[in-house]
Amino acid sequence: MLQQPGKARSASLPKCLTSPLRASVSSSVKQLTKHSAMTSKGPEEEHPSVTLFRQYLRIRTVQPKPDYGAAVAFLEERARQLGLSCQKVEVAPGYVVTVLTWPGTNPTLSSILLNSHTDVVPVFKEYWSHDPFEAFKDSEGYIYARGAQDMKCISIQYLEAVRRLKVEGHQFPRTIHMTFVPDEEVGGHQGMELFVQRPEFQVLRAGFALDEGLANPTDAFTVFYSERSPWWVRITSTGRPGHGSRFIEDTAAEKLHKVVSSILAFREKEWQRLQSNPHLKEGAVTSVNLTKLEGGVAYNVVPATMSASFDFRVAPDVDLKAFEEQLQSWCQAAGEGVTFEFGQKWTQPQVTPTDDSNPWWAAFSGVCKDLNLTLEPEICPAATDSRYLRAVGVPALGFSPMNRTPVLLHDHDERLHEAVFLRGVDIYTHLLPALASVPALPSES
Ligand SMILES: CSCC[C@H](NC=O)C(=O)O
Ligand SMILES: [Zn+2]
Ligand SMILES: [Zn+2]
Repeated sequence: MLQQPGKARSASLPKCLTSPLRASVSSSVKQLTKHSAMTSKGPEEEHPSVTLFRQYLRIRTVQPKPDYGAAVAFLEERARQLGLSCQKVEVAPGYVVTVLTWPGTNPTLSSILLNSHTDVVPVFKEYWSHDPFEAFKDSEGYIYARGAQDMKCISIQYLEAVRRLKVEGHQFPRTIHMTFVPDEEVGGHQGMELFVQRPEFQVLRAGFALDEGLANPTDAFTVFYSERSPWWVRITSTGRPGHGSRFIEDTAAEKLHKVVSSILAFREKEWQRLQSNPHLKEGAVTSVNLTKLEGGVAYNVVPATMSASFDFRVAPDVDLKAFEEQLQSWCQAAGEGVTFEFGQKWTQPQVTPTDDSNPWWAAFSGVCKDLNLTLEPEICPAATDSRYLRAVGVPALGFSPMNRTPVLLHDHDERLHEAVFLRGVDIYTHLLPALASVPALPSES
């Protein structure tokens, strides 16, 4: 289970601050301490980046009816304030990708793409300690809001890191594009999936991308170099109907039960494989959950059709053709009239190399090393827009700079401490110069 609100607070923030960042963040932490001791906590005492973050959190871009218009307007205003160009690409009616661009000094080089999605998942309001769209900040500095971790924090961190670097007068060889995309939380089919196929995307000439990762409750930072493929599978079983009082043979339920058993046995096998090997992380094995059961009309009517839906997350090293054959044979073994269909089927898993043969990784991990940040490279258990970027040949890393933070995305009381948020701005302020200064690759010279 995820950490409870009270427990998370025990991760006292100042301790998490390390190395060169300590100096720059310590002022905000000192401010924090000061704030806690004071009765007045007016917005004038808050770090302006935190204020901006809270403003963005208040925009209700919540599925299934996100207010994308308000988010785009907010981003346009940021572009204006930062002196950046702002392009709006409507990839589907009402679905706008907003691109803010900071041009580099060498236009022959490929660009850095900083991606974030603008939508957030729904809430169960009654389980929250504070209104999830108020961006309430408690006396300790925790900001409660849907999107606090996933991933409005990162959108603002990108913007604020760029602002700082611009104010300091920096310029880098590579262009930095910030893309703000809709629809990720429901699969990105009206967002990044379409955007990567557009001419406006080709023109960006993305050489490398950063996208979302996950918080890490320890001192370390998680970084994703690949992800599992979502396969949503609905198994439909058909059989003989009749009166509920009879011993009917070859029923839909009986055959569906067999397939469900086969799949849950496979689940158990993967779970054991994960449990028994400490070197394996969750993303390295295939997971599956039974998420829906449908069918039946009355207690005493044996139905002719029943179905079961599964959310498979297939590890990137799995032979997908063989896996589909396995699904087929589970259905066949259950008897006649058992079929399956896909609600989602990703078939192009890609891996971004995490060794120094990859200059992007070398730059990224080099900065983290300099900052004394411990990285835990993993395969993302869930699906993000990185899969669309990697599939069109853009190496991507999934990184949310939140350590000592419980994983609360999609959960009640999603929150982030303001000092962790501010430290994230610092981290990007170090990462961007390095990434945007990666020398010309062999393919670029
Ligand atoms: C597979 S499309 C849905 C994408 C979604 N992404 C974030 O939670 C996920 O369920 O992983
Ligand atoms: Zn997300
Ligand atoms: Zn999400």
